[in-house]
Formats: sequence, C-alpha cells, structure tokens
Amino acid sequence: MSENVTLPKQGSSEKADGRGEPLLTVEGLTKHFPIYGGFPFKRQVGAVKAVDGIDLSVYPGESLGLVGESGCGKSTTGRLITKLMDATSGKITYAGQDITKAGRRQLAPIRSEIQMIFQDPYSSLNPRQTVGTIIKSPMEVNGINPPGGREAKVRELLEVVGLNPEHYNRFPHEFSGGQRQRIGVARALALQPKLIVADEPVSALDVSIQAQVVNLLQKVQEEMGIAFVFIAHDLAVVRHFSQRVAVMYLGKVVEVADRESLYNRPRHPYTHALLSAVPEVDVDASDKERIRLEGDVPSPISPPSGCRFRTRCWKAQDKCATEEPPLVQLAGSEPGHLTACHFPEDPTTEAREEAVVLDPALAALEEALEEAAEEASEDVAEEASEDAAADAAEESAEETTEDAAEESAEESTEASAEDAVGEASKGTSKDA
Ligand SMILES: Nc1ncnc2c1ncn2[C@@H]1O[C@H](COP(=O)(O)OP(=O)(O)OP(=O)(O)O)[C@@H](O)[C@H]1O
Repeated sequence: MSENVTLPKQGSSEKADGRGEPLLTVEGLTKHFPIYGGFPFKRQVGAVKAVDGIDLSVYPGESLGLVGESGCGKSTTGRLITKLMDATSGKITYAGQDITKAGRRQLAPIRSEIQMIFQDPYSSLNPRQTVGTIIKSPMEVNGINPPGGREAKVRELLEVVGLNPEHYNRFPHEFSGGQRQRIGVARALALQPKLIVADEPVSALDVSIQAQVVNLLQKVQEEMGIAFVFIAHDLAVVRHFSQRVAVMYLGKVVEVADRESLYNRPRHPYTHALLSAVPEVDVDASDKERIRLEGDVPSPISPPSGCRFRTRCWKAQDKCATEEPPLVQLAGSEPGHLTACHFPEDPTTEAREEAVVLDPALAALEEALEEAAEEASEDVAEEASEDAAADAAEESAEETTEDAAEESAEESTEASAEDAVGEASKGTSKDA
C-alpha cells in the first residue's frame, strides 16, 4: 500500500487548504518523564514516553479535538501547549514566535492569551476563595483593569457562562459540578484568551449536564472567536464541537482530519475502532462497524517498535513492526486528512462482514464461552429429549396400565355380571 503515501508533513498540506497561518504549531514535540532507580545511587533507568514526536497546528478561532484512550498523552500535550510544563524536545510556535524555551518575561504576554480548563471542577477551584476572587485573580496577576472595574467584569462573565451575577460572593462548595465548571470557564475567559485548552472539561460531570457545558463552550468559541484544543477520550463528545480532530495513540498522532472526513472516511484502524465505540442512536445498527477495542494501551515506557498500534491491529503485517508509518495524506484522502498507517482502511465506515476483536485473549475467551454455551445447549437438548422420552414412556406405561386395568375391570365387571346373571338364572330356575 506504499503507493498510497503521497504528501509529507501536516503543516504544509494544511496551509494549502486555505486556512492561513496557524495560531499555534507544534513540531516533533516530545515529553519523556525520566524513571530513576538503583541503589545506593539513583540513576535514570528509563523514561515514560508520554508524548513522542507530534506535529499539530491550531488555527485562529477553530476547535481542534484531541482524542485517544487514557494514557496516550493528551493531557501532557495540553500542558506542553499551555507551557505548564517544558518539552523534552521539539518546537512550539505561537503567533509566529518560537516559545519552546521562552522564559518568564517572554511568556508573560502569551500566558494571558493561552488558558486552560481542567477536567475536575471540584479540585481546580480554591475552596477558600469566593467565586469573585477566583475569576478576578487572573486579572490581578496580569495587571488588567477592564473598563468599569474588575468586579463589574466578573459579574459580566458570570452572566456569560449562565450563572447568577449575584452569586459573586459565594464559595465553590455552594455550586453543583456543572456550575463549578462554568466558573472554570469564566476564569479562563477573564483574560480574553485567543486559545483555550480544555482538558476533558465534561468527563467528570453527569451525562445530563455534559451537553449544557459543551454547548456553553461552543457558544464561547463561536461568539468570541476563541480557538480551542478540546481534549476527550472518545469521539462522541468532540463530534459536535470540533471542526478538526486529531487522534492520538501512545504518544503519537495517528490521524488528523476535518470532522466530516474523519467521521465519514477514517483511514486509520484505530480511528475505526474508536468510531465503532461511539453510540449512534440514529444509525441503523447493521450499518455500524463491529470493532470492540479491548485490552490496554501498551506501556509508554517501552512502546512497540514500528507502528505502535500494531499489537492491537487486525491488519498488522511484518512491515508494521520494522517501519514507523509517517503521518501523511494517503491516496483517496482529502487535503488536510493525514494518516500514519502502512495498511490503511478504505475511506468508508461501511459494516464489516465479520466482527473484529482487537484483543486476541478476548477472542479466545469469547470462543471458549461460545463453545461452552453450545455444549451446554446440546446437553440441555439431550436432557430434554431424554426427559421427553422418559415422559412418553411413563405416559404410555400409565396408559397401558390404565387400559389394562380398565379392560380387566370391565372384564371382571362383565364376568361378575355374567356370574350374577348366571347365579340369578340359576336361582330363578331353582325357584321355578
Ligand atoms: N508527571 C508525570 N510523571 C511520570 N509519568 C507521567 C506524568 N504525567 C503523565 N505521565 C504518564 O504519561 C502518560 C500519558 O499521560 P497523560 O495524562 O498525558 O495521558 P492522557 O491521554 O491524558 O490520559 P488520561 O485521559 O488518563 O489523563 C501516562 O502513561 C502517564 O502515566
């Protein structure tokens, strides 16, 4: 399938797409967390390769979804982008400036433009501060004095995120989970950012509240023109929110495309697997792929060679173990749709003839269970037929006994009647 590979590097193909200059670009970004061991002197014995060479771009005002299973490096990527953490290597460019190694002073003006919304609305707000103080403090730290004063701005922000401005003096514990996440959104908006990294902003919330918070973020993104990196572990949440989606697996971006192309014509087997897990109420079940993504993501300390997904992939061949597939535009994919796979799927989501189960252990277990179920049903059938035969035999035996008894009773009645008649006639004759 090597004839599929046609275009290099993500950035160049995206620019050709007419989107203009990206707001943020990361190239070859890596984050390795060192592991220390040994006695008595500790030394580095390995590293968790949380993010291992990713290329991504975020354009002004767009929402980019970053999706993948737990542990694939999404949160680390978010923290690297927001400069909450330094990268091991690679390059981060924001608004044309290389900020990879930027110090405090160079970062100061940028810090207010890039904000983060965290996953857990319960632990991300200081419980001892009032809502007013929480939302106001980024303005204080950055010396921002909005017209009308900070308090007026906070009240305005509370209204924007759907909270009562009168609750300015309340504490976080007086709010529900959804409301706390709204406070987190208001805090992120306080500095009029250009980019917000939202790290699983709804996954800690009740399902009924999730849609409300996603709608709020969507409103903020559209009305204020803020670019979003929306981190989620499945494709369902980002589906209605993100114009473009990047799929991550074990520290790598394996596929990136605009929403329509990714959901309707995914090429990477992992994307197919993630999509088959998206609940689709309006789609006929027969039209859906039946791939169950089972088993864990391998350890990021020693990821598989070549393609990292190969250990769970149903299409893997020898080449996948030796050559790492580059993230490129494949033949049949649209411009900007990039995939890292040697043996990509056809650009369609039509149903497979057979179910694909990604975990061989699970497949073996399912087979064993099926066999056991078959055996059990055979036994049941056998028992049932034995029972039926026994019942039939009993019934016929009963019938025969009954018939025989009836017959003998009839016979004996007849005989006794005859006898009686005989006796009577004898008596009559005697009397006579
Ligand atoms: N500070 C750290 N030190 C060591 N390892 C870390 C650190 N932070 C994250 N990791 C590891 O890096 C890998 C990627 O973690 P990360 O949190 O980025 O993944 P994720 O895709 O966001 O997962 P989740 O959805 O569970 O948060 C994981 O194996 C994690 O254990």
